[in-house]
Amino acid sequence: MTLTAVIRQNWRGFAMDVSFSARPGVTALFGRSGAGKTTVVNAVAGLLRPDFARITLADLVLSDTATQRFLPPHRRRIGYVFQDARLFPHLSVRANLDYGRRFAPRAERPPAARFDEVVSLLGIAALLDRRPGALSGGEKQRVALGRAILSAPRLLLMDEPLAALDEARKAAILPYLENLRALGLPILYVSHSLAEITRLADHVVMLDAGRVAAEGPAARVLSDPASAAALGRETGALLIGRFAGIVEDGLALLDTAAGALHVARHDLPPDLASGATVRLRVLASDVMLALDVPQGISALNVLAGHVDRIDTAPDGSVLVRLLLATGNGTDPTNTAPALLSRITARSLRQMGLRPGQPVHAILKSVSITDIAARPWPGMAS
Ligand SMILES: Nc1ncnc2c1ncn2[C@@H]1O[C@H](COP(=O)(O)OP(=O)(O)OP(=O)(O)O)[C@@H](O)[C@H]1O
Repeated sequence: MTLTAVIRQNWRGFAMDVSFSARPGVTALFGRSGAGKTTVVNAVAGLLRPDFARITLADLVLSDTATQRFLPPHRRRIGYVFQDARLFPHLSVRANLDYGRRFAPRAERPPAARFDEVVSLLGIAALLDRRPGALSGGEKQRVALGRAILSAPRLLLMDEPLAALDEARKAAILPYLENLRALGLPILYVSHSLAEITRLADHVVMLDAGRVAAEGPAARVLSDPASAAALGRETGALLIGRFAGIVEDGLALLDTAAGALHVARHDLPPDLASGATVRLRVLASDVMLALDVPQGISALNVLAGHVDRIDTAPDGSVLVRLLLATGNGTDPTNTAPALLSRITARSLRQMGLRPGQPVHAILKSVSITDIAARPWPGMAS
């Protein structure tokens, strides 16, 4: 099941023209405030009839301005989870969940056993008889997730589902969101938190001023110089690898397709199993370049590669994209591992960098702190 969307909308001072698709798994819709995320969500949900739209979910036409077809929101088979849980305050948790189930078409209504399964998946069995007013923010969001799943949706639409939660509650609910991947549905996940995207996204659609700045597998999009317009100082790359264990002096060893990396142990979950998939965001401003293998430096990670392309970032600095020589490690995405390095125009001149040139990337262990671990091995992207 795949969502495809072509949406054009003109408002005074804002023109949207986007085209993207979302396959089963988590597709993150990412962009700065005002980039157009809510406009896309509303068009997919059927809350907005854009100037032009062709939106389909597998064989189901949701909106098609060319043929004047427009499925009303309640017939779109979309499960929603918003920033605020929007539960019915006068109904118990059980009745809220049942409401989702009754919403499903009769032929596809989940059996009672499915109810128990979802309740256990989300850890909400103890809450069933309570009213939403007696739940914490994180508990409400889990119930809202359950209600969405039990409506037998063909698509899950999550609009900043964690934005209203504090860090501790976010951390508690993220594993449940990861588990949703097992449903095999497309999940459109709207967020402007790069940490959430790093952790959850299989695919990323990066929006910038109403346009798709970049789209594709998370590792590729988050390492694309075109993302600099949306990411600014957070521009960097996503590397994927596996946790290989703790070495004698206490550093954690990660096995990535670009070679072994050492990072500080405290930046990883304490109970991480060997072989767990790990994703690292490496900021472009944390990557130094050298033409030769550097000697006598404190940085522990030196990765060999070559210059792929050189761009000027919106702030005038230079972004060098490197493709790294692949080592023994495996990257489940099969995306060539890449890094971005932000340097000055003077360094570019002095080093005489040009595409194809072999270089070494230098990463300090202590600067790699944006690490997300999935506790199971081998998950795609
Ligand atoms: N009904 C409307 N009429 C006119 N302009 C609108 C309307 N809805 C949204 N816009 C404009 O469209 C642009 C995109 O808005 P949208 O809410 O889609 O952005 P967003 O990426 O979701 O932002 P945020 O992260 O702040 O929620 C903004 O410039 C907004 O002012």
